Amino acid sequence: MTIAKEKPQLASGAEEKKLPVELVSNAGFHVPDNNAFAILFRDYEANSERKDAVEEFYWKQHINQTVEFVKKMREEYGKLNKAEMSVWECCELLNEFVDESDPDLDEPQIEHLLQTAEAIRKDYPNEDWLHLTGLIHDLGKVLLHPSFGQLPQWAVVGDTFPVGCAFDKSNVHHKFFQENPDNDNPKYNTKHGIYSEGCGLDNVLMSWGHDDYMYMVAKENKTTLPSAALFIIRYHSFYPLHREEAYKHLMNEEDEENLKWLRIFNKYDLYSKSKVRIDVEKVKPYYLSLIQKYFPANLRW
Ligand SMILES: O[C@H]1[C@H](O)[C@@H](O)[C@H](O)[C@@H](O)[C@@H]1O
Ligand SMILES: [Fe+2]
Ligand SMILES: [Fe+2]
Repeated sequence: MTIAKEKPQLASGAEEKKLPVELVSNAGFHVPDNNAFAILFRDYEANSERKDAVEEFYWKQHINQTVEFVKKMREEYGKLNKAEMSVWECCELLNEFVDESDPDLDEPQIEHLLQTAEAIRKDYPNEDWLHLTGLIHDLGKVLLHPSFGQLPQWAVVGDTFPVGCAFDKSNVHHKFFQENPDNDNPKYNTKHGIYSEGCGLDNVLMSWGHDDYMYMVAKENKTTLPSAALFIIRYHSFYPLHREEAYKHLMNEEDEENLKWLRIFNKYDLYSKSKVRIDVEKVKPYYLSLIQKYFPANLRW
């Protein structure tokens, strides 16, 4: 990895390809009843060993993610002047991080990337773009790394939600939003807030974290991945939308199409989490070939 010293030029938007949505059978995928801690997946109330840390995480996230904060982060990280490295180098960096927001997994993040990608590959052998999406969807968690400003966990992981409009009840630990300054701001605390009906998610400011950052990185480095892949990367933590059906009034038609793929993806992202480790060296050549197909050798981060 080389840390960039000069401010690089911003590349213009990558070309986003459309994909037909045909829902290939995925009957083979076994959705486990319980996670590795013997409780239901995404059970934020269950008394598991991760409960208190996860709750504290959401308290910090909900009080600090404001319109002002998100704008500041987008501007700073949109410069992509933190590092230059390949996609695989970034996967390896994630070896050292555990996600504090996750009630279902306490393994290093590289395990989760490979578990997700391999589970998708099994059921969708021909959709290589989706395998690669699985591998890279959480790479934005590199924001936790010292070279990237070592952002606190609340600014990197956890479910995401729009800022600039009322916080929906379906957000995990919704109660903590009471202490968010935007919650008392009449410009921001109505159903539509600063947005209009059907404005499209592209026009919505999402809480800042690994989703939006990785979307920027992929797009600005001109990936040839299809638009569904970019949508998955950008909104995979937006559980209030893709699981709870909240905030749908902000979507446009294109979002509706892409959401179908996100829902497929989510099953693998969530339920592949386990203590069974993937043999990195064995699968590495396959993923390197996909990275070469869809990305330049070196990316600006
Ligand atoms: O705790 C999880 C985290 O592990 C994921 O990477 C993120 O996408 C989720 O939405 C979040 O809640
Ligand atoms: Fe994620
Ligand atoms: Fe994930």
